[in-house]
Amino acid sequence: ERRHKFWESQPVGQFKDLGNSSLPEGPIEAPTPLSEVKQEPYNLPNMYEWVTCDMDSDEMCNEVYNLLANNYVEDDENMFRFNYSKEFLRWALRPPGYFKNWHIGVRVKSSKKLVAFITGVPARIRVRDDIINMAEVNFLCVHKKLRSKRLAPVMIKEVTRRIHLENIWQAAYTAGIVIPTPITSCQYWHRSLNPKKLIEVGFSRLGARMTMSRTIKLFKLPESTVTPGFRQMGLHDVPAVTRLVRKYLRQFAVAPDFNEHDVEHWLLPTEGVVDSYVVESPATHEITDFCSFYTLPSSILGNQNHSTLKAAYSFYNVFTKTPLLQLMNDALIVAKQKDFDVFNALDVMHNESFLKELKFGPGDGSLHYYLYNYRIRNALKPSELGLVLL
Ligand SMILES: COc1cc([C@H]2SCC(=O)N2Cc2ccccc2)c(Br)cc1O
Repeated sequence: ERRHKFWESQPVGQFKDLGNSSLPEGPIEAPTPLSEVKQEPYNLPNMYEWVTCDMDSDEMCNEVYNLLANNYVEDDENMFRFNYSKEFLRWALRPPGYFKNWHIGVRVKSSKKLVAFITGVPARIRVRDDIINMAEVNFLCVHKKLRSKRLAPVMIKEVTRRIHLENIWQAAYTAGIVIPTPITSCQYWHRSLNPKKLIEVGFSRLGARMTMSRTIKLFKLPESTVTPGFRQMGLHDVPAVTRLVRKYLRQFAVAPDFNEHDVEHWLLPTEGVVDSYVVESPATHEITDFCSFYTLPSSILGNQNHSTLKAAYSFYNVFTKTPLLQLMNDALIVAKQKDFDVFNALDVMHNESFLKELKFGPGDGSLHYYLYNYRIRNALKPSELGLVLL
């Protein structure tokens, strides 16, 4: 049926092809000769115009921040909305080799008001044994008052066109909804760090036969980390962390192909945006383990006493000597030290091995991963996925 009018017209795995094992794994369409790629932008409805959002500009970055803060993803009960910070957006959108004109806005011609946004950033991603130059497409946002005007399809076509102009033919993206066709579907898990606040804002509920003080005690963590040699990552750790992360990610079917420049951008601590820690063996001084999480607060919609939920999201974690359970417990301890209210993790990579034991509870959100113009024959298990998108 025509449920997915737009996506059935795109080079993505189609639901009708599921189980058709005669279709080869790999690109669905060959690259178009650059001269045949549409040179001019797609047409928008009359009263709107395209704008390139220069994230270096404080004014433009403010406009993008405000559009997302008021109109981006909410949970099913409209109790929370992602509140990406300006520093986070600058970090997320300016990795090595980024293209300014992949940061695409839509303005109302008359008022110049920014009413929609979509972005791409370049990323080298390995799919099984293929390393592919891809775009990671993210932050698709249409103002609440302009929904179901079919703006999203034209914005997706425009970012795709600009990506094609850079001779890139594959993309990776996620969504909280099912569209053709997920390569895997993950679940969010949440570890309470400030259970009192999580109950007050309605995210968590007091367990049966549980008092508040019993609940606070249940989630209490040690004041300091337990792993000898556990410390914040520094610039001088980039070569060792790159070697460690590259080796570790090889075990997953889909994972980023990080080089030292990527590690310096994505995994070195950036105040208020991403935190990362290494375990340096006190005896040998080698870097044996790594953990990281990014900072993504949520606005709390309609609560008298709290306006923001401070959330940490598990990013990339590598263990070779320290048990992952202990490494992640240290991550929880430093997140609590930094006053986060909740620590979130997907059930990707080896995360399932610690979620229940470290008192994570399953969330209500699923996160579906997608590849554009690349067929994976059988969907992956979340544990085969080594890619965390922001
Ligand atoms: C409400 O349950 C969940 C909501 C979200 C998303 S939707 C909009 C938002 O802000 N979230 C971040 C958040 C908000 C509240 C707690 C934890 C994370 C996720 Br991702 C997984 C959940 O299970």
